[in-house]
Amino acid sequence: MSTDDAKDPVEVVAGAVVDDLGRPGLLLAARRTEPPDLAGGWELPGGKVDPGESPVDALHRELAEELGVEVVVGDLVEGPLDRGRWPLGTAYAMSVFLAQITDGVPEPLEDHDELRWLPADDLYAVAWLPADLPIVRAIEALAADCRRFRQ
Ligand SMILES: Nc1nc2c([nH]c(=O)n2[C@H]2C[C@H](O)[C@@H](COP(=O)(O)OP(=O)(O)OP(=O)(O)O)O2)c(=O)[nH]1
Repeated sequence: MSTDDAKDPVEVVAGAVVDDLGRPGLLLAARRTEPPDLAGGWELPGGKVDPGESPVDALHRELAEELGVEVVVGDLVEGPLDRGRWPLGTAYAMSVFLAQITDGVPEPLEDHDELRWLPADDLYAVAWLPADLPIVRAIEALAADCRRFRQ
């Protein structure tokens, strides 16, 4: 076995950016421009966590760089890996947090060429990257729970 096989997955973080953390009705999706094999696929905005950076700090940095917004970070959308992360193939593991914009209007400044706010009843209107589909299902369940609790 080469040493590469035993490597820890690269740490990634993404935001499930919703209109209202207390009562999520809309989810922000972003269309990737790079690399060619992922371009055109829709994802949750975010990116790689820098060495020594916490996932939450990386999320604030990535959303500022990519979308030009400040956010308040909410609950972790729990995935099946350690620390509640989600697998992106075998090379990456991604933490996903709910988030709500507190400042700025999101624009596709970097890495994306289009953004869409998807209503809760139409979350699959875009071609999500394959690894994102189970995550979107978990976000859908979490958002439905939030709305139920608030009724
Ligand atoms: N950000 C993000 N990346 C995702 C998602 N789904 C998915 O498969 N990926 C993949 C694409 C990339 O291979 C990897 C994340 O890297 P990235 O390209 O977003 O990170 P970055 O902005 O720091 O990239 P870079 O400048 O270092 O290239 O995870 C997702 O929902 N959000």
